[in-house]
Amino acid sequence: MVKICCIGAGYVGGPTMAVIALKCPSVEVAVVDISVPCITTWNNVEKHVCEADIVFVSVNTPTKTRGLGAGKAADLTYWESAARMIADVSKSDKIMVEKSTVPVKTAEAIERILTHNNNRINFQILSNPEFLAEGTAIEDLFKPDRVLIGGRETPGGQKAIQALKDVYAQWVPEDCIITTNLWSAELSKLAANAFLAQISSVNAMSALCEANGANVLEVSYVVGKDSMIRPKFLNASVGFGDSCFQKDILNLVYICECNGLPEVAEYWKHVIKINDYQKIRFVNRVVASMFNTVSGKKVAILGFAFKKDTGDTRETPKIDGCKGLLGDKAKLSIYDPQVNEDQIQRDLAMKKFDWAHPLHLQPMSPTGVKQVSVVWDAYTATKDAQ
Ligand SMILES: NC(=O)C1=CN([C@@H]2O[C@H](COP(=O)(O)OP(=O)(O)OC[C@H]3O[C@@H](n4cnc5c(N)ncnc54)[C@H](O)[C@@H]3O)[C@@H](O)[C@H]2O)C=CC1
Ligand SMILES: O=C(O)[C@H]1O[C@H](OP(=O)(O)OP(=O)(O)OC[C@H]2O[C@@H](n3ccc(=O)[nH]c3=O)[C@H](O)[C@@H]2O)[C@H](O)[C@@H](O)[C@@H]1O
Repeated sequence: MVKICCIGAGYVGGPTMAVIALKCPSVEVAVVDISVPCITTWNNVEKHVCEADIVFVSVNTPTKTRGLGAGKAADLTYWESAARMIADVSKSDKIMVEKSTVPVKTAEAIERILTHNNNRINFQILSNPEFLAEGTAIEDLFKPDRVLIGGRETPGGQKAIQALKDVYAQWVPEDCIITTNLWSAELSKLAANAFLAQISSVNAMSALCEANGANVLEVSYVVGKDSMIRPKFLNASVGFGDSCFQKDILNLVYICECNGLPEVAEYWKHVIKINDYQKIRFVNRVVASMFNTVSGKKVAILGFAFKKDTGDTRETPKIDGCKGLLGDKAKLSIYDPQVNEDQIQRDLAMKKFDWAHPLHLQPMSPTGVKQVSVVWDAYTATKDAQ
């Protein structure tokens, strides 16, 4: 009986392990987490890591807020503590699976931690980045566009790839399972999100459309008709949110800079620059449309999470939007069926990037923002809104 343990019971670890458990009755699955609220709903940590043949690590990898690379590099603190725990408790050979999105070459550092702390055990590291989208996580796991598995080009590495492939092959068609070398897999995930975040090109086009009486919906429809460009990701917005696009691109910029590629870093930096510009442009248009001031005016905000069907507010463009309107002394009335008042007040009061850390590790939010009310239906939110 193959035993799988996943470290990190968040948006990725939870659904992924639930689907593996459902689709692989012959596999024993356990999920562990350092968050007590999470752990009470799952299992206890070290026992399951020790007994597992395959250990997935899907801990969060937010942007560093201090030290070398702060504001760009990935914070691998959570990863390091997971790797050290695995090394400490392991008594049998293990396959360790990078499910989190990590900088390319992270596996090298993890290998050093594992072998330095426990050289009696044979560890094989695989990169198996997740491509699920929030709000459609289960469908994406049931029918993924692709499952990507990268490993060392050694007999041990190839054996480990096959062992993981055997798990996914129990419900994913063989031709959807891609195997590569370790570094290609780690970098492919960053590349995939960077390409998706180029929604900034549509948002940049929306500014030009508005300046010339063109309709960005029509323009992107025409562009999406080209069989080489899929229309699914061409919808202009107030800017992309989600906890990963910005952090993964900033990480890509940092990696390019560390590899002496300033021109490449500059290219990717502009995807973020346009995203920030789009968010500010949206606020300016709202204020301009209300005689250049929203001071004392009630503005209803319908939806606070970064997209529908999720309560995830990490990097939601609504944070910058609300802060911009509050800066112009608006009175905000916010409604989102999936986000509670404490989360909204915490997001509006916290420093950038701090909100990307797991809730139980975030600094307690200071007192709530006075001009913000959080209501439980759209009618109340919009009542008397200017
Ligand atoms: N959220 C998403 O839609 C996607 C996220 N990813 C990537 O997956 C990774 C995880 O993301 P999320 O699931 O959204 O993060 P999350 O913050 O929802 O979940 C991470 C969990 O790991 C736990 N954790 C942290 N350190 C731990 C440790 N040492 N031992 C045990 N548990 C620990 C935290 O308490 C938290 O519950 C990130 O690298 C992210 O970039 C990839 C694809 C999609
Ligand atoms: O690594 C991750 O975190 C995940 O990030 C995204 O998934 P997610 O952020 O959950 O949702 P998306 O539907 O991709 O939306 C991301 C952001 O782009 C915006 N978006 C999306 C599509 C579009 O046409 N226009 C647009 O502005 C959304 O509003 C949202 O703010 C990717 O789609 C996943 O493949 C990836 O695994």
